[in-house]
Amino acid sequence: MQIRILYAGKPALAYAKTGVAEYVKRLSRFGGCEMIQVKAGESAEVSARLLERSQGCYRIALDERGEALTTRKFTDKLQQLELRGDVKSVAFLIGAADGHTPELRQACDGLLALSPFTLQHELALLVLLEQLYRVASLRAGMPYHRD
Ligand SMILES: C[S@@+](CC[C@H](N)C(=O)[O-])C[C@H]1O[C@@H](n2cnc3c(N)ncnc32)[C@H](O)[C@@H]1O
Repeated sequence: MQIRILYAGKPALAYAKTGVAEYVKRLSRFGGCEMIQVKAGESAEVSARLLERSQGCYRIALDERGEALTTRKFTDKLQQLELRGDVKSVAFLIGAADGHTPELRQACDGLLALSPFTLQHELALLVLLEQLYRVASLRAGMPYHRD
């Protein structure tokens, strides 16, 4: 199952650029993930671009209003999607400064919260990538995740 991550605008903050590059590299050992950058802008424009570039995918919007999962539950969720057979690609949609539109939230198959805090979007991207690496290493039986 392919993982696609969609986000608005190129990461500009130094720590985010370094962190994103690090986890994209780490994930490449596990089949990688497709990183798709859409043009930044107003909430409605960004939401439309995110929806357009995620057509045909099982869509999960990253949103503070979403479901909060433990890493193990997130691992189970991705595994269940993989087992379904009809899901070829899962797309994670990260909004810009003004967040997603209600229409985007409605169009998605799920909403995932990374924290009850509102995170800056580049930080949200980095946290998502770290969690995806954590899931991949857990599934590979590596000792990265401990609980
Ligand atoms: C600065 S936030 C937007 C905040 C906006 N006021 C809202 O109501 O969603 C930018 C993006 O980062 C992601 N994000 C921020 N905090 C998050 C969280 N706690 N959980 C999941 N995603 C988050 C979301 O994709 C959000 O659209």
